[in-house]
Amino acid sequence: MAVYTDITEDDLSRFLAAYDAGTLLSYKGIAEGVENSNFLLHTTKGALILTLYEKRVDPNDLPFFLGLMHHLAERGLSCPLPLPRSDGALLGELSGRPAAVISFLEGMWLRKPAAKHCREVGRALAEMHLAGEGFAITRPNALSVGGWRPLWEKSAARADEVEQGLEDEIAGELAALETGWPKALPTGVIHADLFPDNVFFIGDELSGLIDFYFACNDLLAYDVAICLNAWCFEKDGSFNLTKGMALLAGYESVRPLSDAEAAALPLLSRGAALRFFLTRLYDWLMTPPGALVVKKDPLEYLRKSRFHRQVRNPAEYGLSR
Ligand SMILES: Nc1ncnc2c1ncn2[C@@H]1O[C@H](COP(=O)(O)OP(=O)(O)OP(=O)(O)O)[C@@H](O)[C@H]1O
Ligand SMILES: N[C@@H](CCO)C(=O)O
Repeated sequence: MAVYTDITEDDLSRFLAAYDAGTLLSYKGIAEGVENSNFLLHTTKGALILTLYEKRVDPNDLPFFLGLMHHLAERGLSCPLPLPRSDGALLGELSGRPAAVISFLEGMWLRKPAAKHCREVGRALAEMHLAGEGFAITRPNALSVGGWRPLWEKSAARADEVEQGLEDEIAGELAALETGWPKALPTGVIHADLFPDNVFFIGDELSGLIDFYFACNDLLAYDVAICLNAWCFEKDGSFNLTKGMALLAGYESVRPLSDAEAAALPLLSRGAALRFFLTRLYDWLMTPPGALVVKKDPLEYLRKSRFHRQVRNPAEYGLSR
C-alpha cells in the first residue's frame, strides 16, 4: 500500500481551492508505490494525481523533483506536469505533509515487457538525458558509490540472516566498486529508478515516464546500467540478451554511448545491482513485521550482481560495436 497519510474531503477541497483544478468530484488512495502517499482525484476538469511526500523524501529536494518534471515536459518528454497554485508555487501542504498535484498520465505499466518495449525504454531514457540538459538545479546522488558504504554498515551485521556468507561477499564487492568506480564519464540528470512500474504504455507504445523522486545528477551511463538490471533479466534470473540489445539500440538511436561509457557498462551494472540490493536488504531487515508495505526481494539483486561480476565485455549485454 502507499497511503501512509489519510486525508479528509474537507481538507482536500480546501487544498484544491488554491489551484485552477475545478471542483472535486471524487478521490481514492492508490495502493501501488512504496515511498509516498498517492491519490487519484477526479474534478470537473478531469483526472489528477495528488502526492503527499512522506518521511523518506527530503522536503529540500522537492523543488528539484517538481522543477525537473516541469523542465522535461516543456522539452517534449512525456511525463507528469506539476500544476501551479494560483500563487505560482508548485508545492502546498495537506494533512501536515508537503503535497503536490500533478497531471494524470494515461497508460499502464507492463508486467511482462518484451524486447520491443525495452527498445522504447532505451529510447525514452536517452531522450530524458538530452531533455535534462540545461536544468538549473542540481542534486547529488545520495545512492551512488559514496552512499553505499553507510547504507551497508546499517545492515552488514545481519546480512548472513538473509544468506550465509553474504557479509563477506558484499564487503568484497563494495570495496572493488569503490576502487574501480569510473569518474570521468559524461554526467547529467538521471532518472535513477526507471523500473517497469515507472514507465507507462498504451498498447505497445510508450506513453510516458513517472516517479522522478530518485532523480539526481550522476553518470548518464549509470542510468543505462540501472535499466539493464531492471528490464533485461527474466524471472529465472537469466540475462535476456535480446532485451539487452534492444534497450541499448534504443538508447543509442538517440544518444550513442562513448567508447569509455561502453567499456564501463559491466562495472556500472555491478554498481546498479549493488545499489538496489542494499536498499532492498535494508528494507528487508528493518521493516517491522505487519507493516503494510510489500518488501522487495534483495536476493533478486544479489543474483544480478553475481551475473555482472562474470561479464568481461559490453557485448555480453548486447552492445554492438
Ligand atoms: N502522473 C501519474 N499518472 C497516472 N498514474 C500515476 C501518476 N503518478 C503516480 N501514478 C500511480 O501511482 C502509483 C505510485 O506512484 P509512484 O511510483 O510515483 O509512487 P512511489 O510511492 O514514489 O513509488 P515507488 O518509488 O515505489 O515506485 C503508480 O504506480 C501509478 O499507478
Ligand atoms: N525500484 C526500487 C523500489 C524503489 O522505487 C526497487 O525495485 O528496489
